Amino acid sequence: MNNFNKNDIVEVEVIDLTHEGAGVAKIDNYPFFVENALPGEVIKMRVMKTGKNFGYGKVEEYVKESDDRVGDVNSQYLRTGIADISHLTYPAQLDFKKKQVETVLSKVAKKNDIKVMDTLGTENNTGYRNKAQIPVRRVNGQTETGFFRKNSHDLVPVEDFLIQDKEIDQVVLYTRDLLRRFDIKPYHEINKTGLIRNIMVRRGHHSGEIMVTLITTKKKIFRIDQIVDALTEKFPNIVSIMQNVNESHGNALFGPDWFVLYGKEYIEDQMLGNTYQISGPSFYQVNTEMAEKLYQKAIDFADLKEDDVVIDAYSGIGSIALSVADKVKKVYGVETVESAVINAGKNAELNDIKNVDFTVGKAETTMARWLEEGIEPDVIFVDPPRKGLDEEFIKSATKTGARSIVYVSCNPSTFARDVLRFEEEGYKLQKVQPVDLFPQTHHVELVSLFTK
Ligand SMILES: C[S@@+](CC[C@H](N)C(=O)[O-])C[C@H]1O[C@@H](n2cnc3c(N)ncnc32)[C@H](O)[C@@H]1O
Repeated sequence: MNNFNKNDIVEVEVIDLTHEGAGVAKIDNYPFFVENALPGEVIKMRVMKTGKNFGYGKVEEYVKESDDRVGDVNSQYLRTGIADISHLTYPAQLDFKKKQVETVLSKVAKKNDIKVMDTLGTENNTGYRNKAQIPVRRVNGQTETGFFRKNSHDLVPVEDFLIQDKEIDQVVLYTRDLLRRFDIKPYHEINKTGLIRNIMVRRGHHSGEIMVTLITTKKKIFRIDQIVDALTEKFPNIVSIMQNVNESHGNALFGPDWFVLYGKEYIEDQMLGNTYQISGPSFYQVNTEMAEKLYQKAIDFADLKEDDVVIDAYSGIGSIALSVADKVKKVYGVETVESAVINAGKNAELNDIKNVDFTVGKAETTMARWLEEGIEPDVIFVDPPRKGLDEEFIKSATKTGARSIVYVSCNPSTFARDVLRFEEEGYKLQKVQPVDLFPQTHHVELVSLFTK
């Protein structure tokens, strides 16, 4: 029941964190969500907004602070979601992620008997991102790069992104300065005017190679040659400058057309000893050090044998398939994004790997086709996007009778839903290992093992 008025000040204890890292305080069972408030803290809270079932509050004063609080947190990181749990100490972040997985497995999959291992963490919990996708907008008459305030498209100018590779921050800022100098107009979402929408920068963690992509509303960029010269002179490790034209006015980052403005259409990087070509639209895990640990765990869970036939579903540029190829007889990969499949084929060649076969297609239809063709996998790796696995995929994959299914997930909720579906088809979840690919943020990654 809501008996509160806007701007009321109440003293409350914070009892929990939402999966997105907001504090939860309850008064007479009515919950308030409060930014920058941690469990165990007592706060004087200003009531900001109330609805039928819940409200929002703001901390006015900390009466008692949590031992898990980091002092001097930059509120921009919380407000924009760039680093929405950076006010938690790192060990507490790892516990928070383990608890997320346990909670969702218990609530959604009704599984209380699964041992969720401690989250695998890293000492490099800032400056780890190898990719930035930065919106460009006009703020107070000036071209700015930054991040949108949560649940809005209001750009907050940001210069230090905390979790991005420092050289990526420098490239973004220098590109912003060039856009200012050459008066390239930023996109205006309401008026639908302006040219430059976003800057994407990727930097190979091991190779240092950089790709800059300018995402624009039209093809023609005034004085682009001068921009390219200035960028490549300042950052000699830029090996690729791309342009993506996105004429739509929706939220999709990319349009269909990519153009090379300078150098190659890909960067190269290394993971677990293999070299990869990665082009603009292809998926590449943003935290290379932890992705290598994740793939290594996936390999350990699979307990591969020399004669195994393996499927890597949702294979991207082939990172899992190529990491296991030398341990098994044959690997089949499937992926929807054509450029990623082209990268995967090239990556097999680059690393002299011959026992892999990559297909462009949907995992669900391709898995059904492989089943009909009589391909009999011993182990299936799945690494789907946030929406998890398609039901048809689970039906076909389980019908193959594979010995093990290793599921890599970036969304515990859809993972928990899929646990139930696998169990219906006779596969039991054996173990779950959260791996911290996204330190300082609420995002959780995990790897798990199912056996028949
Ligand atoms: C989380 S990424 C994993 C990629 C790769 N395993 C890696 O670690 O780099 C998920 C991939 O699934 C692809 N994808 C999305 N929907 C798909 C579908 N229905 N069938 C096959 N691939 C899909 C995406 O393009 C993306 O490359």
